[in-house]
Amino acid sequence: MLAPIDTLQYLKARLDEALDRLPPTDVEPTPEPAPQPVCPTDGDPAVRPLLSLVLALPRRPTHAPQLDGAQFQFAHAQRGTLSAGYGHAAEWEAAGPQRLRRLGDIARMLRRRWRREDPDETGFDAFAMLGFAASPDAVPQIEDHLPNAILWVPEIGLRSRDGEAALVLSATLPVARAELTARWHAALDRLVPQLYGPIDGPLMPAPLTREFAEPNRAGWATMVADALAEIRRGGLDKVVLSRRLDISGPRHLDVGRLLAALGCLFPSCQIINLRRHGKSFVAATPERLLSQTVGQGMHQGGGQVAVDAIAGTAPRAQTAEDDQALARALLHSEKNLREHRFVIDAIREALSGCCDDIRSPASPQVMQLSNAQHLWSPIEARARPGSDLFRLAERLHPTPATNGQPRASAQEWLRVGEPFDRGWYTGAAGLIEPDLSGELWVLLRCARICANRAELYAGCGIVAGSDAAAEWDETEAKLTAMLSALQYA
Ligand SMILES: C=C(O[C@H]1C=CC=C(C(=O)O)[C@@H]1O)C(=O)O
Repeated sequence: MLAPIDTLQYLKARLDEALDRLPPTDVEPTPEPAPQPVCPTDGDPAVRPLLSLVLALPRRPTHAPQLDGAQFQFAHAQRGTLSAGYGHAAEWEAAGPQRLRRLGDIARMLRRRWRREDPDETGFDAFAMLGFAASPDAVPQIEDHLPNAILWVPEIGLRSRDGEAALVLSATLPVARAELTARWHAALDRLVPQLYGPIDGPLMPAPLTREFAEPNRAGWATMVADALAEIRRGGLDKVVLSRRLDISGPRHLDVGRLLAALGCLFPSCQIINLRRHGKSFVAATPERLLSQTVGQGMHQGGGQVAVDAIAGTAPRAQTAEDDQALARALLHSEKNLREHRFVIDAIREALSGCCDDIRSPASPQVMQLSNAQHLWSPIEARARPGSDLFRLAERLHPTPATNGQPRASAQEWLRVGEPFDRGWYTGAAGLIEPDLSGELWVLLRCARICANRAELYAGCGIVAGSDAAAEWDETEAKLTAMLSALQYA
């Protein structure tokens, strides 16, 4: 087995060898012809050609290290998948109602200009991160670390699945060979020695102080009563109200330790970290907005689509018998099934414009997490050609699991009635493959973290029959997901 320093030397030699075999990188390559007409873009999105080089890692890394600078991470313990990105090869930001259309246009152009080389035949491909805030109109605060929406190709990516792992080095072209070699050697120097270190174990749990809550309990009761009144008037069928909780701890909150703790506590969730400008947005989410897998030879979308409908929640109990009783009650709760049905119907409706063969189970199953159990219906469909991840996401987001029904009325209700801007809470993030398929996760059970402070968010669906006190308790249970892990950070 290679020691980390040998691994670094091995990868650098492998990189040099691969670069020697590449055609010149300092001339503008001719883009591949478009298989179909490219969608019109508004203005010049400045999509320069990209080169990505995949290098097999001789050993699977123990974790995605936390380095200085911008980075993202998606880890799923039960699936055994880990993807991370460090630095920027290219990135594009967008905001406003057309944000996903604009980033999709860019990705479609990029697809024809993205040269990927996999000399080790790893089977891994290059990737980009797509993420966006809850609302297309949210204007990020000056000090905020995330823009409204972003498509981000990292300079160095890490991908690991099925016991195999690879690095993906990316750069825009043209670039002089000597400069490219120097840049990628420096990227390997930064990352590789950290890949095989021990994972920081948890520290003693530290007490967290609740600094600020919005709304407070009385404000919550008023918000729920107002929502129920609007539901009675017929303006809404469902609306998802949320809370913000600010906490501080006695020590700097270490994001590496936090991610490790979340991975242990929530092995069936996607553990996400989006870090820019020294701040992290961390989530441990059970909810996939969508995944799209495209078979070989399929152009411009198509393929299989999977969406999670998750809504309707019960607590966990101390004993297995009580837990099962709660799960059974959840499966037969008229109010929770109704809350869940709105989500299924809206997803089916959204998919019907771009998919065929839409299949949802006759009744939901229960998804158990360590802090709550949810009604869950996995929905599947076949995407029509031309329906790529951007177009699907645009139709699906936000579902009534995080917004409400009807969509526009719920959005307007929340814009006026919610006392804070959600930022990226209930937005989505995930990985995009160069063929524009990929997977996006709804940003739930999350926190913005800076130094020893964190802002947490949690919400729950309000329908006719909801009870303000029970819904408050449900948000407390949802906040527990992050609070319990933060103690160990
Ligand atoms: C809005 C949240 O949860 C959603 C997802 C699952 C179950 C939910 C519920 O039962 O209310 C919510 O719709 C949140 O965790 O902040």
